Amino acid sequence: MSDITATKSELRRQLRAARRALPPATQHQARDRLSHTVTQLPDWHLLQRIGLYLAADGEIDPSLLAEQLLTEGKQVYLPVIQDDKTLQFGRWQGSADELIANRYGISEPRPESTRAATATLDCICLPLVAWSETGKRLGMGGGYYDRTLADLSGPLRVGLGYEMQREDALPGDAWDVDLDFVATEAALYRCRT
Ligand SMILES: Nc1nc2c(c(=O)[nH]1)N(C=O)[C@@H](CNc1ccc(C(=O)N[C@@H](CCC(=O)O)C(=O)O)cc1)CN2
Ligand SMILES: Nc1ncnc2c1ncn2[C@@H]1O[C@H](COP(=O)(O)OP(=O)(O)OP(=O)(O)O)[C@@H](O)[C@H]1O
Repeated sequence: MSDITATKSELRRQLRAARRALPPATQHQARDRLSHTVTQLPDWHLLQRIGLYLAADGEIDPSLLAEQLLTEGKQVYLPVIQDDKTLQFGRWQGSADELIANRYGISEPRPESTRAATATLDCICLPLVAWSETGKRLGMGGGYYDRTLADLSGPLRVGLGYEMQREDALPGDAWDVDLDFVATEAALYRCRT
């Protein structure tokens, strides 16, 4: 195992435990505030096709945001894991019937759901374990988002996370994709590289 891989694993272990330990009231308040900070993205009202995720493992919860987008008539897509460890994005219209649990126990759109070519999404909101103001992201370790977004310049990449997940510096590998913005419960950050 490389030093970077070992450092990433240790950081993942600590921060995953820390976010799972947040009191439910804190998590709910963050969920409510997140829908304000994300909508401060430039030209937010012009974004029509948006990739979100369903919160797992203590992740900051974009469900209120999803509700808002669906009410406004926008298209919401969720990640569907593939055998080659990439993601497809499946349309979600807000009902549990459209979903089925994947091998990690995370609900995702059923196989028959409409898929969007990833490059045609206007914005992808990425779950994360840790983030930095320079736009570095540490994920759950599957490399799904990194593989899917490598060589793809279209969709705006917006990490969603708690303030407590911010790190001054993150161990980086060459394949890690950088974030354009990070939205937390407190603010929207434009990442400079
Ligand atoms: N909410 C959410 N959905 C998502 C992601 C995510 O990070 N968050 N993903 C982002 O990529 C993909 C799923 N990636 C995941 C990668 C690792 C684990 C995980 O818990 N791994 C276990 C090992 C379990 C096993 O291998 O069976 C672990 O680390 O303990 C979960 C999801 C697609 N959907
Ligand atoms: N573009 C890529 N091509 C091939 N392999 C990749 C690519 N990106 C990542 N990987 C592989 O995926 C594995 C996990 O990468 P990493 O630890 O950076 O995941 P992560 O960003 O935390 O996960 P995720 O994106 O799923 O949230 C690494 O072993 C790496 O070799």
